[in-house]
Amino acid sequence: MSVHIGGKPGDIAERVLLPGDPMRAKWIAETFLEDAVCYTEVRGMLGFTGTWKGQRVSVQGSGMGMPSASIYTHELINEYGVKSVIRIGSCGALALDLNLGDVIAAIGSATDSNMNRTRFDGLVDYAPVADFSLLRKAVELAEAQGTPIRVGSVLAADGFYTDRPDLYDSLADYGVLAVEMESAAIYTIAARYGAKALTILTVSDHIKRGEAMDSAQREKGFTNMVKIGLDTAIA
Ligand SMILES: O=P(O)(O)O[C@H]1O[C@H](CO)[C@@H](O)[C@H]1O
Ligand SMILES: O=c1cc[nH]c(=O)[nH]1
Repeated sequence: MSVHIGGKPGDIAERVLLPGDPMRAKWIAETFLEDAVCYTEVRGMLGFTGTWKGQRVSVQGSGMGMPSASIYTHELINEYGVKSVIRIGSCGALALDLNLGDVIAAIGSATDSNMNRTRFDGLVDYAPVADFSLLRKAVELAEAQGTPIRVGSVLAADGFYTDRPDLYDSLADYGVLAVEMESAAIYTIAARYGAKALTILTVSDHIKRGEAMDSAQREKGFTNMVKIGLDTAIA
């Protein structure tokens, strides 16, 4: 057991899908994995291990925001020997040519978080990036599945609600596709401890257009993302 995960050593696969929502972890385990076993219920942040296409995969809720995602990423890598983490999350689109249900792979993650400013004494703006081998596999597998995937940068924001929509406009001007809340921390911690990380997102909301998914679109869009994530994890 680690401080925040109830599994024993060996209970967790070397490849882990990391949705923010623990109920999404449960849905993935029940819908996609064979022989899924729940290894942790600590704090209700559910984690499961099963098989996908005959290979062992885990799916672990990481919570909302970078402090929470940092804890799970750190413990998975350092206490359970996890080698690759693939975040599968929802996001709010900024780019006008993105639509609800579209799938994004985050090649890089800008952030308004202070976590890396603290790490580097405010002297360096560290650039959190995806592992290229995972990113390349995800793009290839998405194309093989017939799911268009948009590769670009995202904003990992500390807040879900913002008083500064003007900053989102500026970021969109610089090519930032969408906003979510964890990728920068996951990329940074994976890099620090020698693991691979990727973030795949489904557009659940359009921030500029004020649109939000209905439940049917949410399910279909998330299914495509989860299959890309699982196939990438075992590739
Ligand atoms: O759907 P998940 O993975 O939780 O991701 C997004 O949704 C949450 C906000 O609603 C934040 O965690 C954000 O990053
Ligand atoms: O607008 C959104 C939608 C999902 N997740 C976010 O962080 N923001």
